[in-house]
Amino acid sequence: MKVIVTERISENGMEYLKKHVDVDVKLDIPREELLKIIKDYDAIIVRSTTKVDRELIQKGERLKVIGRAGNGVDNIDLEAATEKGVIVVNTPDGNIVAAAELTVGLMLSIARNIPQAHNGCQSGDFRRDKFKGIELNGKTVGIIGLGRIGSLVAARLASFKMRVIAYDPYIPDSRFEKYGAEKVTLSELLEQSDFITIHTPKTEETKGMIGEEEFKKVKRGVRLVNCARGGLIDEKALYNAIREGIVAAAAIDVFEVEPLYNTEHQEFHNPLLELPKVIVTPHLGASTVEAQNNIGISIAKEVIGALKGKLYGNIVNLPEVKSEEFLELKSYMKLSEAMGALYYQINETPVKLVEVIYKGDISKYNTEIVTLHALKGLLKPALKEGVSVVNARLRAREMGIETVEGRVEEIDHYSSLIILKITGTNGKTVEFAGTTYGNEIRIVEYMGHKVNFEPTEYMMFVKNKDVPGVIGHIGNVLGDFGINISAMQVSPNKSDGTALMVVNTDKEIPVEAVESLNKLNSIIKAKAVKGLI
Ligand SMILES: NC(=O)C1=CN([C@@H]2O[C@H](COP(=O)(O)OP(=O)(O)OC[C@H]3O[C@@H](n4cnc5c(N)ncnc54)[C@H](O)[C@@H]3O)[C@@H](O)[C@H]2O)C=CC1
Ligand SMILES: O=C(O)CCC(=O)C(=O)O
Repeated sequence: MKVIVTERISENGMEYLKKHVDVDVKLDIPREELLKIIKDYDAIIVRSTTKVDRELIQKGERLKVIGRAGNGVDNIDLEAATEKGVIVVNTPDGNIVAAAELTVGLMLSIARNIPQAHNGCQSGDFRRDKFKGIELNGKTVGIIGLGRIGSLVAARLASFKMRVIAYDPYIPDSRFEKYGAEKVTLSELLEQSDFITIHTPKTEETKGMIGEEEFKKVKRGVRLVNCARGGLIDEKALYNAIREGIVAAAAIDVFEVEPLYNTEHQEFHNPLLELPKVIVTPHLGASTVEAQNNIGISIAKEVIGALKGKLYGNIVNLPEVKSEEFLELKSYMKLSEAMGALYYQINETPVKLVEVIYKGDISKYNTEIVTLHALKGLLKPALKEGVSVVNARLRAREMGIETVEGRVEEIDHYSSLIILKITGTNGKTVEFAGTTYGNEIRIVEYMGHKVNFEPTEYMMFVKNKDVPGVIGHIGNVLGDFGINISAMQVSPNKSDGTALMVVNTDKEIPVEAVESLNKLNSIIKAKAVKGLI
């Protein structure tokens, strides 16, 4: 496995990577060059500068994992990654304290003109009259986005005896209460705040969310901090608001256009730099020894884990599954994938509906990941390597397949059961059900037959007349092809005189063997199946 690292991560992270995979570090790699070589890598690790866009992802023929050493994933095209089945991992918690502390530092800096005063002293001017500031004590701070960082900022600013108000339409009231923040609308926040700090991700909705219109609503003399993402505060509108005296000061760590981190000689230009009331830092929010150590090792572990098929942790484009939950669900994932993989090997009708019903104990879990495995199994015969759990739902939707999950707590006989109902475009529904015993998986219902078999790599399903001698015929034919039967089960259907025979073998069953069996009078239909697990 080969991993390319395009932005600096900590030594401990690098050491971990090198222990597990081949690593190439290309810190100053020009984009054109990266586009050429990305095909050779299984994973790429970036910070916030490398643009992992659709073009790069598509050229990554072997690409399985994109690691974002940090928090925001706005430099990664998640849609393109998901479509291609590439897992995106990040380290959302590693730098939140660092970003929250920088926010508070910047807020104090613009309250007390610290950078400007420092510059004055350094140029020999010790006068303090022009640097008279204001106190945080008793002022109102408006926090936009009360997530991981916003809430840390709220807690810290409360200790400065500030009144904390917050706008975040996506969180429950309990979160406002927990962090001692008054819940307000965006307009109320703009109208009441002496300081505003923004901590949202950059999305279509949040881009420019403080712009010309919002500056019409703010208190004259408001001070702003943006330590989240460039462009959340529209830079042109901010420039004008400062020139017009609406905004007294601003501290900006992140910009609409940022130069590459790694290049030695970089030029940073931005009209905001002309304004003495604006102080800036070079996207420094995550740059502490502690944060970088946390992030370096975490991203290395996340990427290696994802490359090895670990589907929990900080995966951005998969449902959140906790590690304990993952272990509980692991055999169910295997089971649902095996049941899904059966369909197209024994049916030709295209699918229009997949229903996954969880009964018993399993119905209490977040089973989305199990459903994704059922879809992956179903689509694999059609899409081969083009489907993974990451893009299975999307691929199914594109193929016109609707997916429905159901849950029922009551259950007989088993502690948990997964029922997979697949309805074809002809309206006919095929049903499988399965359960687990510890790590072992068992299919207990196969298209109306009560069975109890372990899905294995090579199998055959035979519908036959329930007459003597059939087992012997099957054994003889497979024996002629040098194939050993490792397990066999018969499920008779008394009402129509047929039986289902489930055969597990040690090798792939060749087409010719299946054809020979299908010529026998006693056999209605034999189908070989492979790759269920
Ligand atoms: N300057 C730097 O070096 C760093 C910057 N960041 C950035 O900080 C930002 C916040 O990070 P986290 O707190 O970890 O994110 P988070 O995901 O924990 O919290 C974001 C919050 O914003 C809220 N939100 C989303 N859309 C909103 C809207 N339209 N209006 C109001 N609230 C909205 C969400 O509900 C959520 O509570 C991100 O943009 C991240 O990329 C993070 C680390 C370092
Ligand atoms: O890698 C960095 O230093 C940027 C950190 C950042 O912006 C983030 O984690 O969202």
